[in-house]
Amino acid sequence: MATIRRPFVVGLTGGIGSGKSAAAAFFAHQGVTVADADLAARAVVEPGQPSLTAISERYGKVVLQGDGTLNRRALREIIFSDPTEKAWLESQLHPAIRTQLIQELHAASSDYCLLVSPLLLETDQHTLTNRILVVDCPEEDQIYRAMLRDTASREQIQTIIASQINRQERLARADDILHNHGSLEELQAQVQTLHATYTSLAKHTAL
Ligand SMILES: CC(C)(COP(=O)(O)OP(=O)(O)OC[C@H]1O[C@@H](n2cnc3c(N)ncnc32)[C@H](O)[C@@H]1O)[C@@H](O)C(=O)NCCC(=O)NCCS
Ligand SMILES: Nc1ncnc2c1ncn2[C@@H]1O[C@H](COP(=O)(O)OP(=O)(O)OP(=O)(O)O)[C@@H](O)[C@H]1O
Repeated sequence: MATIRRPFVVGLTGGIGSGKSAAAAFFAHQGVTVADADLAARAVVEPGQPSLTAISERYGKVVLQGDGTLNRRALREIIFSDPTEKAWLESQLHPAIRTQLIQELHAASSDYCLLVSPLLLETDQHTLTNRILVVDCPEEDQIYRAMLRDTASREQIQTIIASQINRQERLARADDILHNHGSLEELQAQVQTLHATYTSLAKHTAL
């Protein structure tokens, strides 16, 4: 009988703009399989997916672009200004995101794999992991980086930060921490050290 391989999973989380994607890219460079919740969240709202139909039925054409794809900026404005709508969207998307992540983790080929998610601790996604890695930086860095990347206002980024688990609580749940207050080179060096640790842990952990 075929056995289902259970991978050793490191959950990587952090607030908006903290450096999850940057850190994940360094792990990927070491050959680590990465399952990314933000990418899964995009896949489940591709044209033709039931979630996109549900979203457009609820909000109308304003959330669609001319080519039928999701207008992400418009949906962001709606959900981060109304907690009821945010809860509705999450109830639509999170089960499908979880299913997609599980599929990706089971297809992993590396010694261990990474589950990257901004909402790892806020949702049940952390139950898919063996260890929690938090990427951390001061809130001012998060705001600056996210404003530059998303061309969003300071107020909108602050609202998103306030909707996520707070920094102290997140850090208290970490097994390991990446300190991302310095340069990308400093982040990469920390990733290399942890990569050696996780490779060894994965080999010596019975799952
Ligand atoms: C609202 C949407 C369309 C905005 O899209 P946009 O391209 O502007 O942002 P993107 O998806 O790249 O997310 C950027 C960051 O916003 C934050 N964020 C996104 N969704 C949420 C949420 N539900 N709660 C708190 N923070 C969130 C995260 O830090 C995330 O990394 C999109 O974020 C979305 O569909 N969110 C709901 C799905 C979800 O919860 N995704 C998070 C991964 S589980
Ligand atoms: N140490 C750093 N020095 C300079 N720029 C950085 C550093 N870390 C991250 N950045 C940049 O800041 C921006 C946000 O980083 P990144 O996208 O990795 O954050 P994230 O945690 O994945 O954010 P989100 O939750 O919004 O997806 C990116 O443009 C990234 O290149």
